[in-house]
Amino acid sequence: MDSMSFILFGATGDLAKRKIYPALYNLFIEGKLSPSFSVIGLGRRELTDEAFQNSVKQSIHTFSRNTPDHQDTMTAFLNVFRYCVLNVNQIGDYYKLLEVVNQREQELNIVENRMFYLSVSPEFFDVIVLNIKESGLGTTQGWKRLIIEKPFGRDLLSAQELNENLSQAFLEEEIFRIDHFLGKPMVQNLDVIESSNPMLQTLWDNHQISNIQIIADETVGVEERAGYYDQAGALRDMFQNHMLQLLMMIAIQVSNKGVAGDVRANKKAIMESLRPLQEEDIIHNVVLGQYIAGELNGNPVIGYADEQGVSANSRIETFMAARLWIDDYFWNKVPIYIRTGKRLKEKATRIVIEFKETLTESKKNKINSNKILVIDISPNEEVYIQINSNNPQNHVASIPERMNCYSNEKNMPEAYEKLILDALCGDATFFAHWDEVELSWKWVQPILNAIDNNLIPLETYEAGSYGPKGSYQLLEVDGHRWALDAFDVNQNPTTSDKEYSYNG
Ligand SMILES: NC(=O)C1=CN([C@@H]2O[C@H](COP(=O)(O)OP(=O)(O)OC[C@H]3O[C@@H](n4cnc5c(N)ncnc54)[C@H](OP(=O)(O)O)[C@@H]3O)[C@@H](O)[C@H]2O)C=CC1
Ligand SMILES: O=C1O[C@H](COP(=O)(O)O)[C@@H](O)[C@H](O)[C@H]1O
Repeated sequence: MDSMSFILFGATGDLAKRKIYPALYNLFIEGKLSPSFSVIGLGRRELTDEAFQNSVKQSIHTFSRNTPDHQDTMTAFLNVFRYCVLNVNQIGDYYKLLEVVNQREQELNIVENRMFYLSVSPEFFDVIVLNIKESGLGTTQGWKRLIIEKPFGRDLLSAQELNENLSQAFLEEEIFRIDHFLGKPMVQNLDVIESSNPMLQTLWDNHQISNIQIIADETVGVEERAGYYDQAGALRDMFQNHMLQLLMMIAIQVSNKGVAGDVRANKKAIMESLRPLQEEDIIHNVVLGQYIAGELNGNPVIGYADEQGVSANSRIETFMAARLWIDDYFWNKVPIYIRTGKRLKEKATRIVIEFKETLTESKKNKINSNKILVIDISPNEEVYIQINSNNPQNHVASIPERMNCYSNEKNMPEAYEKLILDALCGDATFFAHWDEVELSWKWVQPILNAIDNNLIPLETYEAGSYGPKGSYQLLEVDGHRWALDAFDVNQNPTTSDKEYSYNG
């Protein structure tokens, strides 16, 4: 890896403490950082280098998956950190920063390779990039790169404007748009899972696949982020970015395009083939919900509208489900169902591939499909096939069993660790390219318009359930159902249809 200056805007913020410093620390102890690595943290508050280093140390102790064995290791790690006061709106502060960066580059005798990481509110992206250019920070003898956090715009137009502004100072190949779902080990390993398991390859066949389900259920509510979330909702917070990225990743993998090398071009092709939603179709293909009071893990939970910081008559969706079609030769007859929501029954990010029913027996027994391939992305990391076998107690009904194909080790690198390392090495494979981002907003924009025009009902669902009724109906009209809901493989699969459908 090249030596470089890592210039971190928002160094005193939540993301830096919870994700970025622990990631850097783990890369450091694994010897993956350059020996001449320099971090310059930025924020408005006045901090000495020592106070800043102490806060970094604190965050490692609180959030890192590895904690320090030796004081010397920690001291060496902290030694790379310097702090500089900077208000993003003050051009004078950027000139002072340039002096600090130059001084460190000379001390360490390193090339002017500069990584700018914007871990600040998106409202500052434009001004920061402009000032990086104005101040000369972006004029380097080496390379320059920009890492930015989500959200990337709040609709198609604002995303296009933001991209236009970024491109005044950075080339597309210099911009690394973080989507942390792309850094999850299971997502990064999809191609390995496929290529190292011949049995799975035989199943990746569009004649056999009935439907795909992409799920990111969360048990948490809005936590401390009501101010942001009540403006964003599930569509902007999760669907436009993480969920569509998962869709692209699984679609290229299963159709075997993932192995062709150019992941970005293949992802773009998927987005270009995504069937656009016409206004009259939206209501039949999109379900929105907001949670009301309920119970989670035996504890009462308040409704969204009662959360602190949420407006009492908020119409923001905390749940979204949708049916999508990819109009290419491989996927054209396979519906893809996506759902994500807050305060649902369990935390699970997963992709389920359901295969066509061939055994009339299983239909007769009214049991859940016996043929699903589950890719559990988080918090579990596992790939398994669910098959049916005889129930040893009565020899009549079948019970679903798991055949485990792949299960990750514990203490795997976190998403941020993998993504930061990739960006430091200049590998943009697992970052969101502008083409994908723009195409995602293009697909989502008619839904945003329909929401603005009150064309989509906002259903309610109880906290602790699997979401609103409409989410089940979305699949039922196609003869499908959410494959794993209320159907624990360890339980007797005799749940009635009614319970299955709507009971959390
Ligand atoms: N936290 C999370 O889990 C996630 C966050 N993100 C994204 O990461 C980014 C950062 O989020 P987060 O860390 O939570 O935000 P915080 O509010 O915790 O931190 C904001 C940071 O910005 C700095 N800042 C604010 N105003 C200015 C200013 N005028 N000039 C200079 N610095 C300023 C603050 O420093 P100071 O007060 O010292 O000026 C602070 O370091 C956002 O884009 C967010 O959407 C994305 C995914 C998850
Ligand atoms: O980006 C976001 O992701 C988290 C869910 O991420 P996970 O890694 O915990 O599954 C979500 O809670 C948050 O609202 C969203 O902004």
